[in-house]
Amino acid sequence: MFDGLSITAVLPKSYLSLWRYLPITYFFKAFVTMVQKGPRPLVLCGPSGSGKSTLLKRLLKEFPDKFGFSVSHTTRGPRPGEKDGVHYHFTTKDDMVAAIEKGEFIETATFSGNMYGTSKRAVEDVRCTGKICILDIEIEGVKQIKRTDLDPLLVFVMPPSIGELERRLRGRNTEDEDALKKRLDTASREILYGQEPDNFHIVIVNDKLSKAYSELRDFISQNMVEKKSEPDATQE
Ligand SMILES: Nc1ncnc2c1ncn2[C@@H]1O[C@H](COP(=O)(O)OP(=O)(O)OP(=O)(O)O)[C@@H](O)[C@H]1O
Repeated sequence: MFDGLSITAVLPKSYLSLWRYLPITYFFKAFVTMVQKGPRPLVLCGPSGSGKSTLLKRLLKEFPDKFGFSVSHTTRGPRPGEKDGVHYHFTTKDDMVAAIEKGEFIETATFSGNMYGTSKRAVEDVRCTGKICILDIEIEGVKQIKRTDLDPLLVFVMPPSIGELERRLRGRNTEDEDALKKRLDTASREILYGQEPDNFHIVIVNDKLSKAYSELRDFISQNMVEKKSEPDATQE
């Protein structure tokens, strides 16, 4: 945004010796980075049907001013009721590949034959509002986001069992038999990754929804809420 060129371009010629303005451009860059950075993002990951969206909806409903949802891109078609730019940015494979090549994405993953991804812009949009950006992403995306400097809090949502996961996915009635089988196959591998030590900051088993939600809320309040400075006892 504020680079050396754009700033020197608006300065009088006599001031154009670059060395004088290096500290100014450095200060502006540091300031802009600080303003842009915002709070630490929150990543929700887990097998399809484990309850990420359900937990997320509750969180956004209870704290509408505190959290924002990063809107992902996908090449899959919209489900009934899904709106472009709200639930997902629906796009084509060609457009998405081109944007990835331009470095516009933080993470991408292919799942059940469709591409998904989080653009840098989507996270910045939420960060700019000062809200905690929530990311709902797949395991491959988690591996990629760990390599950025975003320093996210990583939450893995686990179903109580594969049998219960299947029951919930069938109950949701959004997948055909083929897609459902693919999701269940993938789920076993995801659960193994989710349970490995150090892959996530917390693993929440979504058995009873209210219990899982409380765990999530407690975890966030312990890790996200800024600590108030303690009074200095030595000055009394
Ligand atoms: N604790 C729970 N007990 C019973 N049903 C639940 C529970 N949590 C979620 N569900 C139900 O399970 C289904 C799957 O949940 P949800 O859509 O939130 O999963 P998801 O992880 O977001 O899936 P996807 O990744 O495919 O979007 C939904 O119909 C939801 O209402």
